[in-house]
Amino acid sequence: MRIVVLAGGIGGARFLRGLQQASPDADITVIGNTGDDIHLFGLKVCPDLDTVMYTLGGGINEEQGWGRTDETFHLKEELAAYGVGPEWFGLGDRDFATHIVRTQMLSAGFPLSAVTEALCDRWKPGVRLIPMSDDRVETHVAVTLPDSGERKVIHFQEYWVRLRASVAAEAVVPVGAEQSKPAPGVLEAIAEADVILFPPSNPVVSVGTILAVPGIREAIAEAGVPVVGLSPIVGDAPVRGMADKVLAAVGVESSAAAVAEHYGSGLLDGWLVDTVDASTVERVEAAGIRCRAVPLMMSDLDAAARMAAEALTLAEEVRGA
Ligand SMILES: O=c1nc2n(C[C@H](O)[C@H](O)[C@H](O)CO)c3cc(O)ccc3cc-2c(=O)[nH]1
Repeated sequence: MRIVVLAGGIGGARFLRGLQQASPDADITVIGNTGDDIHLFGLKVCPDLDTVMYTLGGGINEEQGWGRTDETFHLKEELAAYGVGPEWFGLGDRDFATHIVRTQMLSAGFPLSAVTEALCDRWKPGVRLIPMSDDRVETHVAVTLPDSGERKVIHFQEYWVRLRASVAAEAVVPVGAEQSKPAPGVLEAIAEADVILFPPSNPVVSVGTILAVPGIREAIAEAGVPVVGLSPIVGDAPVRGMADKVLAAVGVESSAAAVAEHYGSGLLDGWLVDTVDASTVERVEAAGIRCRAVPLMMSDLDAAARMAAEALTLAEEVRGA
């Protein structure tokens, strides 16, 4: 079975690990969000691609969910001693090596998709990981700073990591998305898929950014195969992260049903909500999306595998309908 997954960072990566356990023989292509990418210290950092690559390749810091295991921060400390920041973004020594190799290859003229493939040669994630686009797309967030009252547009990582989403996101803009093209292999993977899955990743800044690349949303809608998603919202709060902050920016309430409606029946065929949200199944089905309530807390690998298995079961139900 050929499965295409649109993935953000931690939630997407942990779901993928469950999917590999639930369906060990599946041929999985991951279309990774690159809207979180940031240029720091002259290097290109791709947090979501790296989170998927390290998680599936056994190199992730399990507690944090991002960055490398056994990490040290000597380089960051030395840079700080020169007054070179930002200090708020935790790049470790081992992680730096990935960004150096990536930046070197990009400077030599390789596209990000080829660079990602080369990095995956080391990590062997067991999936084909493709960035959504080889073109530069960077998510920015419009905020009003509480101290100065100044309205500013800042990089997503500054909003997420430095400000911890503590101020309202007034707008979320995937800068460059309109002019971007899907990376080689993205549209082909979608066209050849048997099932397309949206993991419990952020619907605005992860899956939403991938869908903002012209051609990807249309290809999924026209693929003619079941498209099934899992709610990242359980009981009106994000399972992890601060998805509610960015949902508000696009006028979507923080609930499992509202996120399904946001994707819409033109895109989604099936939607899984947590058992605590069982009362919303009817509302989702009224929107033309087949819905089931199952446990959606990815507390460990087995729980993630059960979620993935439920998503595949719902996909088969949709196919047979
Ligand atoms: O909360 C944090 N998240 C960090 N993240 C995670 C990242 O900011 C976000 O969780 C994702 O971009 C959202 O998917 C990193 C990811 C990387 O690949 C590399 C470095 C970082 C650094 C931080 C950090 O300092 N603090």
